[in-house]
Amino acid sequence: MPSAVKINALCELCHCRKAVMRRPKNLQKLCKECFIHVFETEIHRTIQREHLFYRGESVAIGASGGKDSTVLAAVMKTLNERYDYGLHLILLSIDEGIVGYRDDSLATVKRNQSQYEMPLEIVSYKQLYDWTMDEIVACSGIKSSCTYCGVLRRQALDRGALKLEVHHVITGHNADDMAETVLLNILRGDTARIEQSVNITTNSQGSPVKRSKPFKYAYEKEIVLYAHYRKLDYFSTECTYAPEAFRGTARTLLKNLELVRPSCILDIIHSGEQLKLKHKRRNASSEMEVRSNGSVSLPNKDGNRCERCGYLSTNRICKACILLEGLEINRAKVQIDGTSVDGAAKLTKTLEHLAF
Ligand SMILES: Nc1ncnc2c1ncn2[C@@H]1O[C@H](COP(=O)(O)OP(=O)(O)OP(=O)(O)O)[C@@H](O)[C@H]1O
Repeated sequence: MPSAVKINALCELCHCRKAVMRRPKNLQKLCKECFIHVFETEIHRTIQREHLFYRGESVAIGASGGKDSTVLAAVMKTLNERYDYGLHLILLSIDEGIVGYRDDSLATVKRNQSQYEMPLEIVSYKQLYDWTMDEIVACSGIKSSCTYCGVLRRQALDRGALKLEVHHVITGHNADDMAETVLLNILRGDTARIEQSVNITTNSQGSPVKRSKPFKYAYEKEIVLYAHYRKLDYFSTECTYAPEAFRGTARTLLKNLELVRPSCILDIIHSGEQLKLKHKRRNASSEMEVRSNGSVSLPNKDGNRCERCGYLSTNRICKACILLEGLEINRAKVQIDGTSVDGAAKLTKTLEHLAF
């Protein structure tokens, strides 16, 4: 919650109202009204500078019911009206099938639907893949749950958007998420991913749906403060399946750095933006797929649809289908000999190191 400021200090922007907080980004003393206004204005400037939208565009907001995407929906509605962007905004939620977590957060999204007067589309893993995350974890263990969920959610957001005939999805990824990913990639030596991890707009290979992050420069603490001051209705419980362990370590490191030097979040993003690596020539081995039975499949030259599910993919079998294939094998083995096998977990590890 807001860090304490002297009770008699005046807001450094309006110079008339009492300051109630120190702004986490630059420690400016601000009143509530100026903070809300400056936060919204910075998002508007990012949107303008990066030419994120065009007039008349339909944009799906990836809505999880959590603080980031709830604030995103609130800010987008405000800016769309204030600056007359002319956007058609829709809430798009993915139901991963996590009982006691996603069902509760989807109830929040449904309330947001009427609070923000936006249409809502919900797409579930069960519908798309015939698996829920609870079933995946029961079959392959909790360790790889974030990898499965990340791959399946990316595709689910694309598929949900196409169902709505929308080609642009925005998500609530914020500056902390971006800096954390840069740190994580540096710590893992995964330099090839640094450049992409700081792009404000990205496209999955072969996908006609682009994804943007209007909160690229917004601090997580400020998002929480904004939600607090505007009394937004959001769901604040952590996912039942713990976040990937090493990402958690990078997060703690970032939070400790932020305590000493608040600007380090933006500085890390800036460093990521400046790190332009020489592009390696892609060779066949970097584009191959490893199937669950160990065989490899080379890139699809003749079309861009997955042979298995028919969804757009630059590889013959899309990454989601490769993961699901591993799960099916695991499920069969569990059913036959009743023992849990770590085949799916091994496959996940292999996939993590492949470029798709
Ligand atoms: N189930 C979902 N349905 C739709 N969009 C989602 C879903 N999960 C995540 N997203 C999108 O991806 C962004 C980042 O998700 P992440 O899981 O990192 O959650 P987070 O940082 O806790 O965000 P939030 O506070 O919005 O839940 C979210 O802000 C949201 O836009």
